[in-house]
Amino acid sequence: MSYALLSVSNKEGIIDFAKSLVELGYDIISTGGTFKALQEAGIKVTPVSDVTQFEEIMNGRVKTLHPKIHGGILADRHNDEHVQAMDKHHITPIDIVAVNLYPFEETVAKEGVTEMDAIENIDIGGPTMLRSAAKNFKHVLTIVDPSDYDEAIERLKSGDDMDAYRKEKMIKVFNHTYHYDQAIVEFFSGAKASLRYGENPHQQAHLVRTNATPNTILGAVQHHGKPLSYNNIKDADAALNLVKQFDRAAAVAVKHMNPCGVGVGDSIEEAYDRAYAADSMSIFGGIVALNRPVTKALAEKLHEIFLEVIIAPSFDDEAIEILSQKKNIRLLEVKMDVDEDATEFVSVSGGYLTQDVDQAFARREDMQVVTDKQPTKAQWEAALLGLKVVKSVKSNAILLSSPTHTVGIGAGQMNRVGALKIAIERATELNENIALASDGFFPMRDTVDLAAEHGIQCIIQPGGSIKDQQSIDACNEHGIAMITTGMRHFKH
Ligand SMILES: NC(=O)c1ncn([C@@H]2O[C@H](COP(=O)(O)O)[C@@H](O)[C@H]2O)c1NC=O
Repeated sequence: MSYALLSVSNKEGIIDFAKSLVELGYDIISTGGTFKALQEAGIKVTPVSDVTQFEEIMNGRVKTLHPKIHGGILADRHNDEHVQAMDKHHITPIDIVAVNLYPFEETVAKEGVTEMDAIENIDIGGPTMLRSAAKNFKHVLTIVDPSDYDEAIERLKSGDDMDAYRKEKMIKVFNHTYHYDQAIVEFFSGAKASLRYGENPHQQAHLVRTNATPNTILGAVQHHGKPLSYNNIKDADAALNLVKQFDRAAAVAVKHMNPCGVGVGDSIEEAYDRAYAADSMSIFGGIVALNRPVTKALAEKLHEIFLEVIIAPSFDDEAIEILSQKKNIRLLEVKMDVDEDATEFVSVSGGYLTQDVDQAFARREDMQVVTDKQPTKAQWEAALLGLKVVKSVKSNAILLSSPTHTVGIGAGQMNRVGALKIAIERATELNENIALASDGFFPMRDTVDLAAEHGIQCIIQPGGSIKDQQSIDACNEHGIAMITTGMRHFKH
């Protein structure tokens, strides 16, 4: 006789599945609720308690956790010792296990869920059976997903390559129990939280903390304001990663993941003034990150405009008092040390991509002046500032900067000349001290020609195009100094 054990929380499709199994000659064993559903549908079914000779106890906390069940699932049918143990203890082999688990994730996603609700929805017997059966995939077929019932019946009927099929389902099971356990960890450790919504109000969203150290947005101390929104978290992260790159006092304003104004200075107030002046329109409703403590004087300036989030290594008490006059503004205290080994993840349909965070910066000795004209000291400073910022701008990116602040930013264009056109249009000043920084090389000389038309006299770019010489020739014709870095900084 062949046995199939069915114990499912989600009863969808279980009756048809059981009927088909019976037609294929299986005897069905089931737990309380599943047993009842099958019996009511007129299916011949044996209660687990008949097999274990032990009633279900403690509101179902213990029902299948019994050697008669686990011996039947785990026995290696080719192992004499296992076969003898089955004989000795009157254990019947179980060849199919169809189990799905208490809905832990759905339960904890409900508003007002109590800890007790969550605890009661941690399935113990189910994952234990799934893991036993999956371990013994050489003999046992395990089905954890009701959408696999029809396919399973077809495969059992045809008998086609059952070894491969059982293995495929075993992998699915361990993946499932892994995620099930992860959801439990996330809930009880507070690592997972619901957000009000995602990028737009009709999108549901959660955040999951995996390594929320005090130098991250998710590990920040929030001194004031509403909870961070999905978009706030992403923008704040972009702003923090950029401001951390500076040793000098620096202020970074970010809108929609792109910097809109960046300034450095001898004091944080001076740096902020420059970042603000770089684009006093776009900063409105933005995120500001600072790499020095927020003083009273700085707080007074920040208080003048509407900002969503302010990030800084600390806030003076008086600064908090001033900024807290606005109910919603979020004040985040974050440590400024850089995590050298940081990794980033991007989800794509079918999986996700990971990569090292782009924290590299070309060494000065690897940079080359490739033109007749040498940059002036001020142009060098402007170029190096631009280079630092341009890698935080969505590609294709062109950035115009002075030695102390950004001047015009062209972000996320499908061609490089288009990015320069925007940077020029937005430029607050254009003079001999402004440098143009590009995140990628110039495929043609057109960007250089356009820069020359607007009086730009210094360019920094990775180099490496087969047509580099054309751009260099263009620079020489226009009297522009060009530095190549050998390092590209795309940001998609
Ligand atoms: N405790 C046990 O021995 C046990 N055995 C199976 N379960 C779960 O009980 C559920 C099915 O219960 P029922 O058939 O009574 O509706 C399944 O989700 C199954 O994973 C158990 N419950 C939880 O741990």
